[in-house]
Amino acid sequence: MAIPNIRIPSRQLFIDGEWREPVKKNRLPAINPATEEIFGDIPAATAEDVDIAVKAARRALGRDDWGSTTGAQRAKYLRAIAAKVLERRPELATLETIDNGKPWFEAASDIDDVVACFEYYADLAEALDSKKKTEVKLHLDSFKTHVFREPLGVVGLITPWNYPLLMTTWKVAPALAAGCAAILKPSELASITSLELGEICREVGLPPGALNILTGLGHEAGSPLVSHPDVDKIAFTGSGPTGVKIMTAAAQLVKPVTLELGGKSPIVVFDDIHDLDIAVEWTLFGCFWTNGQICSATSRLILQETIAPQFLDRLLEWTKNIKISDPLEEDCKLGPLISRGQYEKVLKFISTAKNEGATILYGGDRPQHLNKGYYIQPTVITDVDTSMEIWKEEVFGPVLCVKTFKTEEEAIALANDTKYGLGAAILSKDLERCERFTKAFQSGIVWINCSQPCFWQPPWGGKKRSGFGRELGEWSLENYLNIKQVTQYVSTDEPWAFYKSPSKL
Ligand SMILES: NC(=O)C1=CN([C@@H]2O[C@H](COP(=O)(O)OP(=O)(O)OC[C@H]3O[C@@H](n4cnc5c(N)ncnc54)[C@H](O)[C@@H]3O)[C@@H](O)[C@H]2O)C=CC1
Ligand SMILES: C[N+](C)(C)CCCC(=O)O
Ligand code: NA
Repeated sequence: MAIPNIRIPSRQLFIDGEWREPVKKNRLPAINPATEEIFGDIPAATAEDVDIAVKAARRALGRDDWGSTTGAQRAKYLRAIAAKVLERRPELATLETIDNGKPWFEAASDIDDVVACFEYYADLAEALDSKKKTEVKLHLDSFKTHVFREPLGVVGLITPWNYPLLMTTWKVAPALAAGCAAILKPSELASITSLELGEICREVGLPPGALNILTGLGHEAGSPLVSHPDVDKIAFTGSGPTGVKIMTAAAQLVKPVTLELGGKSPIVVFDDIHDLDIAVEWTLFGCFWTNGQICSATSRLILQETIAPQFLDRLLEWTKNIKISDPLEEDCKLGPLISRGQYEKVLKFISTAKNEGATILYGGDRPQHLNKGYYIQPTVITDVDTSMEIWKEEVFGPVLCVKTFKTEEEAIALANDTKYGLGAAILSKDLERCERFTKAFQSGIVWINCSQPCFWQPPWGGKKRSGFGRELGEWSLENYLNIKQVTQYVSTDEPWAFYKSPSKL
């Protein structure tokens, strides 16, 4: 497919169904990480705008055109959004690539997932109508109890830059399906496509205030959203330190949060893999996809000693073959990192690993043929010790560290030797062994004979310091629903007879 030339839209904040200039009128540059050039700008919201958006969201919940909708009515909006996103697929993919730096074909496949996700939550919104009120059987006849599943209220959705429109959709689609009114705060490093979602919502006639989009800085726009007393819940995906700040602030108001934070996921490779090349490719994809900027990246390769030399030889051959280029080039497989800050951070991780005694087996630098843009070669690090930073900390870049093992016990111990617990992968022909690992892995996601594929129907989320709560599937809908117990006394002719009745006159 030809990559289209497109116009860069200039937007305001999306509040109450309209484009609205930020109260303080500030804007932030949008930077293309492949060229380091400013290609546009985004509005920068502050606490004043958050307050206006929260009020608009609250009004939407109080109005019939949003607050009294059935799931089936909301499904129509979600399907209309999906159709518009699909219509604009090539353009949205291009905007995503220019803003984020991921290869165009990855961006286009993200957009396909966005479409599927909106359609999937349209189905779940419809299904919700029959589950809205369910009876709970009691042991007494004098009472009847029902459980209502109703929208939780006004929700704040704070998202990262690695899958800009997709991470937005993971939160917006279920929130709207559930009937909440939402305020989205995308990452300041890649907000362009999330703002286009505002235009799409306007075009499909989503009732004003049902979705509000506030771009801006974390501390200026995200933080006031978290601590706003009229926001009922925060769903967050991003870094651990920001997750801690959000949970701390939300705790002051006893506000529920779901947190999808970082990871340092393992991929355990045994010598009985089905095929060397297939295993090598999954290992690379597990760590280098999306330029290595995935929270679930399997960035610790735990390799059985018996095949280590031949596996690593082949892995290097495959790695050398990865095309690093401008992400708009058609067969690009690795683009730049998101920002100068991230580029410097990843290079620092590599130099610290070197200083701590690890070996940079491949990569570790800017590719010679690209002198502009935040590019870093796919990097493979060996001679890694479990005390090293590179083994322990999330890099969020194309950096794979390798450790070998002899026994299964050793492999399990190494796999779980992390404060994180998002994903874990095992490659082996022996399915009983895969089952033992599935049980032993301290993670929310397990991949057997693959790494990273993600579908919208199963749950997604982690344990340990990777956070808690689950997104995607029907689990995500639960995040945005209030479970209300309603108990009715039906023996209305009979006194309750707890107190002594005063004598009748
Ligand atoms: N696990 C993941 O999915 C991600 C992990 N990261 C990691 O985090 C590091 C830092 O990247 P950032 O973009 O700064 O991530 P971040 O976690 O700070 O940003 C994520 C979102 O939170 C917002 N935010 C920041 N501070 C906030 C606050 N105090 N209150 C409310 N919202 C706030 C940001 O504006 C953005 O929308 C990266 O180097 C990477 O290692 C980054 C993005 C995604
Ligand atoms: C599943 N995937 C790779 C599309 C996104 C994972 C979420 C994240 O990295 O923040
Ligand atoms: Na950008």
